[in-house]
Amino acid sequence: MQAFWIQAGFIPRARQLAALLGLAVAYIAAARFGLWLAAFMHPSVSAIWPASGLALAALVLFGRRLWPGVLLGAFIANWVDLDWHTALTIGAGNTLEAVTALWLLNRFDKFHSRLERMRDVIKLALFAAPVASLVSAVVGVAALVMSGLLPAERFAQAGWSWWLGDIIGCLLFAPPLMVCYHYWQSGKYAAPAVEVWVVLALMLVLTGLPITGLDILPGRDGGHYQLFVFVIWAALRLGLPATTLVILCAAALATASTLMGSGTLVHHVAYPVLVNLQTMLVMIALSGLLVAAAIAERKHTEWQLDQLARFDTLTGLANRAAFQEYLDRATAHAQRHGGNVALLYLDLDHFKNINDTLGHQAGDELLQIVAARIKASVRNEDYVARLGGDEFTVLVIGNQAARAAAAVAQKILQTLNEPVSLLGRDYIMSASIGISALRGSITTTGGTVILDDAQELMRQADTAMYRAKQQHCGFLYFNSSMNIAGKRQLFLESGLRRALEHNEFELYYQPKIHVTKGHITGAEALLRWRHPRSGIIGPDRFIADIETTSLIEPVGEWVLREACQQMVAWCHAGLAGQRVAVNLSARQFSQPDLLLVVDQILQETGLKAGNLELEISETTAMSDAGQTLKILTALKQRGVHLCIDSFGTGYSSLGYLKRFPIDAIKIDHSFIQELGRDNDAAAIVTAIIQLAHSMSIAVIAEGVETTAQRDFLVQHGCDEIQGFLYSMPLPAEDYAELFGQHA
Ligand SMILES: Nc1nc2c(ncn2[C@@H]2O[C@@H]3COP(=O)(O)O[C@H]4[C@@H](O)[C@H](n5cnc6c(=O)[nH]c(N)nc65)O[C@@H]4COP(=O)(O)O[C@H]3[C@H]2O)c(=O)[nH]1
Repeated sequence: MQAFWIQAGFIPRARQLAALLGLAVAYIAAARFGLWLAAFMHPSVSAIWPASGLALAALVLFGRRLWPGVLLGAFIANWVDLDWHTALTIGAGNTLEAVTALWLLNRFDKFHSRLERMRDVIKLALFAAPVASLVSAVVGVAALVMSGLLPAERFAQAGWSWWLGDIIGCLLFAPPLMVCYHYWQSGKYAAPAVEVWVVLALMLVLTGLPITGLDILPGRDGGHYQLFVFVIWAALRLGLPATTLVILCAAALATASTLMGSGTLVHHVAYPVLVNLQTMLVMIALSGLLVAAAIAERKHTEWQLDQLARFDTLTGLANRAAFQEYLDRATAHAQRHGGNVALLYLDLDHFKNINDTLGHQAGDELLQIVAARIKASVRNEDYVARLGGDEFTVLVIGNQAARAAAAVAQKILQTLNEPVSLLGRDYIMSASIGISALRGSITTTGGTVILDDAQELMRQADTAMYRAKQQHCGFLYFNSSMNIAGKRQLFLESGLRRALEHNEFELYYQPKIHVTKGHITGAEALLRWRHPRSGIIGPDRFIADIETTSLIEPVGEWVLREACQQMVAWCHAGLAGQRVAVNLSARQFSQPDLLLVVDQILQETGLKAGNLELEISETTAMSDAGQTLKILTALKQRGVHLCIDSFGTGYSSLGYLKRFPIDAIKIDHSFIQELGRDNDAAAIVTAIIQLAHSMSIAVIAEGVETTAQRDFLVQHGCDEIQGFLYSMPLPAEDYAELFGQHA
């Protein structure tokens, strides 16, 4: 039934009608109160007009569409004393006043009715209220003069009084209505503090002194300057809602004592005293609101700075500094009072690829999604932070923290595995989490390490995360054996970084021989590290480590550039007619700017694309065959020779193999070395050669060490051979010499 009323639009309409009528009733009450309190010169001119503030607040808070309520209320309130057409004209002026004030408030930028900014108070007090009140004053006094109810010569005085009365209404009554409405809406409503009551009581006592005969303060002339002290006190200390109420009370006291001092209503007060009082009321409101807004603005700026200093702007989570502080406190507490603290250190897998491929905006969006998912999968009392980049931490505190951490890690990993939609496509994310736990000193038993500080907890979680990433196992708890491996890794990484900076890398070249013609077709460039103390180190000992760091990109680029430069140098030296083959690691191959790097190096070195061969392993090629097809096609378009390395060790899709624009496949040395020992190996090698040839792909055999192996390969039609039988990988000069001999 209710659905019908809603569908038919009756309920919203009924609500709006009720709001209009409510506003009209409130307007009548406020208007009659104003006329009773401060009618001046004529029963329809009031020196204090609360109704203008009420109408303005209603329109600001609930929208312009409530203007008929103002018109209705203003008309009825005036109709009591006036004929209907004068009442309607005055009502129209009152309505125009409210609508104009609203329009002016939002004229240059949006008006914030919380009045927490100086510019909103200035807009209200010095712009919208005075201009809009002028409209009402001119229309209203003109209506009275034209209906013969007010002598024309009193137009100016009545108009002035009306104008100030309406401004007072806007400044005294609209602010408490608007500010208290927001305060109430925020749900943070609290009973007034004792200090508010103290201010109000002191104000009452001091303003009341003249009544008790102790006329030590000026007041009868409308100048109750002592009230400013209380208003400014409230503005400085009590917040906006209380300040607006203190302003209202101060105004009430000033008005009451002025009127009561005169012993009668306002039309018995002398005009200068009345104007004095009106000016005083405006000044009380203005000063209180401005100071309170200035304080609110400063607090807001401080809050923003605090937010910036403590929170990560992208995700809204605590930042590194805030986390560090919290961790320090949590570990100190656990050490002193016992209890467990578990730290989860999370790093997204391959985040850089997303960032590089889809752009930083998509990367930021992903980080926001990840932050929200982590937050949703932990309890409220767990502390989540973003340390920077794609690194997040979660701190779990409590007696079961160490054990609970595994469940938390599992939950986070599960939620991260849900597809993420970025730029219209779904992606699956994964992460690695390292966990370190601190058992407080009181509960510590049996070999539990008591950590010196939070720093150590962080370091351990980081190490565990690193290991989890290497082992692709989701999450791992820290254990002391990781320290050794971690140190080794750290040592290796810094060594590799230094190697790159100090030119400690070298390339060796191993020739590939054409099986039937016997000449060298080219060389495979193989990386060596000339360590200052350990001598030459082969890639098997460091290439996998490089792959797990960002070093693979600069090192890979160095190899490519060096090999191309060398080949150009050989060509210039007359050692032409050959290709140089460079290995691309999986990470290099998935680099979005690979094509750019290849183009750049070919251009820089001047090597023809046809003299360059790129080798990617079968496993890399098949890990994302669709993507591989695109990259290989682009490389082929440039004329680069392409070879699938270590063939037979992965799982090739024949469909894709046929579509890949490759020139050669290289049979893995493990099969070659089994030739003559294992019939299966022979069968596999024969099958690979036949398969490749059926697709017009050349076959290279690597790791050929014996003549028997060579003979088998020759017999089965293998195209090229590489191995110790012909030559070990050689330094560039030795290779050049060898090439010269075979030319
Ligand atoms: N037992 C035996 N081994 C032979 C024989 N002939 C050649 N080899 C070795 O077999 C490896 C051939 O390179 P790979 O399969 O691409 O395997 C390479 C390649 O995957 C990687 N690698 C080397 N240089 C680079 C590089 O610059 N970038 C990348 N991403 N990987 C590289 O390291 C792997 C190992 O390289 P190396 O130690 O230089 O080892 C080389 C070479 O010395 C032989 O007759 N018997």
